[in-house]
Amino acid sequence: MTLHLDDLRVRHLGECRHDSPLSAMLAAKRTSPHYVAEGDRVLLEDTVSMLAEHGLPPEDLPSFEAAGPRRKIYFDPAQVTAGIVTCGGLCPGLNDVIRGLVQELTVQYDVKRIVGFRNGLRGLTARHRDDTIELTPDRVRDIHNAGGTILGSSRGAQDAEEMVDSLLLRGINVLFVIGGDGGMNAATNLAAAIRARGLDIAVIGVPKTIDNDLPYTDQSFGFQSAFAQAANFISSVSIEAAASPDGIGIVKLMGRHSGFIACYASLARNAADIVLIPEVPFALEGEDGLLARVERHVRSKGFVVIVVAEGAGQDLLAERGLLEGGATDASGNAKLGDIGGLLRETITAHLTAAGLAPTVRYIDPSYAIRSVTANAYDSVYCLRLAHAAVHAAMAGRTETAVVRWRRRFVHVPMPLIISHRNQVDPDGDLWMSVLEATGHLGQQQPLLVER
Ligand SMILES: Nc1ncnc2c1ncn2[C@@H]1O[C@H](COP(=O)(O)OP(=O)(O)O)[C@@H](O)[C@H]1O
Ligand SMILES: O=P(O)(O)OC[C@H]1O[C@](O)(COP(=O)(O)O)[C@@H](O)[C@@H]1O
Ligand SMILES: [Mg+2]
Repeated sequence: MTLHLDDLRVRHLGECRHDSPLSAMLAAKRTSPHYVAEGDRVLLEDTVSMLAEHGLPPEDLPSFEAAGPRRKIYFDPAQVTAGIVTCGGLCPGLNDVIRGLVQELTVQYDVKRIVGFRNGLRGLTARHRDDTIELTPDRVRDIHNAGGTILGSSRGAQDAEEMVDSLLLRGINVLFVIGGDGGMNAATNLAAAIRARGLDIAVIGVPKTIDNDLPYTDQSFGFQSAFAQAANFISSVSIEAAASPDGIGIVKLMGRHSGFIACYASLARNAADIVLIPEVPFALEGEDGLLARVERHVRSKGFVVIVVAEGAGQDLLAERGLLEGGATDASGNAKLGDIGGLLRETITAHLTAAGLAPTVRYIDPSYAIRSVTANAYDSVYCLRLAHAAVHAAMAGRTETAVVRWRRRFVHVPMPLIISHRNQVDPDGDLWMSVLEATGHLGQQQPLLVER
């Protein structure tokens, strides 16, 4: 999809007429290698060839509005009641973002009232809208020391008009939605319903995904903490497999449609022999198939370590009638078949038939990787995203997500965040690194199946 400058402009509620409490600090600031001034923009693309292809002057190249404080803001902070909601699957750092929002709103902007909606967007329905948490600096002081979200989260559909009614009834004029593709979809619909009613309510998204599969954002917050935890399970399984005759270590990791966790966790330990992700189909049978490859590893090295993303090989499950076609969860997300179970069974059967005596060590850490606290790096990232989100809201941006893009914090129109899914590119350098690390580079890629 080719994007133009106009596709990247974010919506404003109106002219910024109020002096920001940060205006004095901003007065002398200009763009530098470490700061992007409020009037400046950040390029979408970053290679000479991609930029040259546009044949446009720099100011017309596709670019994002820089995030950060503005000298003039839209809302009078004294009149603001903010709302915060966390939706979808858990992710390390949710509490850090909540804490950062509350601290920035109260300390820098002196906002007096912040309402936390409970259990995701369900908290914005008529039934639950009054059961909220008053968020104060005291209430959030220590919440980053725990994983999960103090607000709770949920999946499942809600009516946009009903949610707008809730915002009106609770006097919310700035809503922060921390969520994934589903949450950003819902927030986009909510913002559209607000616009259709001509209301003065800002909706700002902080994109969240453990799978790192939202586009127009560098690695998503919490991802680093999650894959670090996943890497520990790879180490455990490697130790077990290496200590067993004909040892087979298998770790199944989250990643419904994108194999980023599997790739990064594998690279972090560099102990995997085979990495299987949804983006790269593979065959079980045949000389170049997975089973033959596993057998070769076991015969030559004595054991094998396989990291598999949960969304990999779903076609193989479907072929065997092990997939409930079209099944979805309450939010409409695809329900997957158990690729880990299929690998365990077929590898055991194949090696046994080949005269080996496999010992299989299978770990499915599942929720254990996303319920951890954010590491120090992610905590900093979450705090800075929260600061950017508050500045965006106070400056009257709406239907806007705050993200880090090429190491700068920028504003992205929310619909772009849900325009497609970020996936591991089989022709890209991340997958190349995985092939290098697993010793597959330079060989014909044996796990790739022509389709
Ligand atoms: N296409 C959609 N349109 C509107 N709302 C959606 C859509 N997909 C999901 N939602 C809502 O957003 C919330 C979070 O979505 P979900 O997919 O569970 O998690 P995530 O935000 O992590 O992707 C749920 O309450 C869900 O009903
Ligand atoms: O069991 P749940 O809560 O539906 O969550 C499981 C799924 O959510 C995911 O973590 C994706 O969610 P996010 O990208 O929104 O964080 C998948 O990897 C995983 O299969
Ligand atoms: Mg999602």
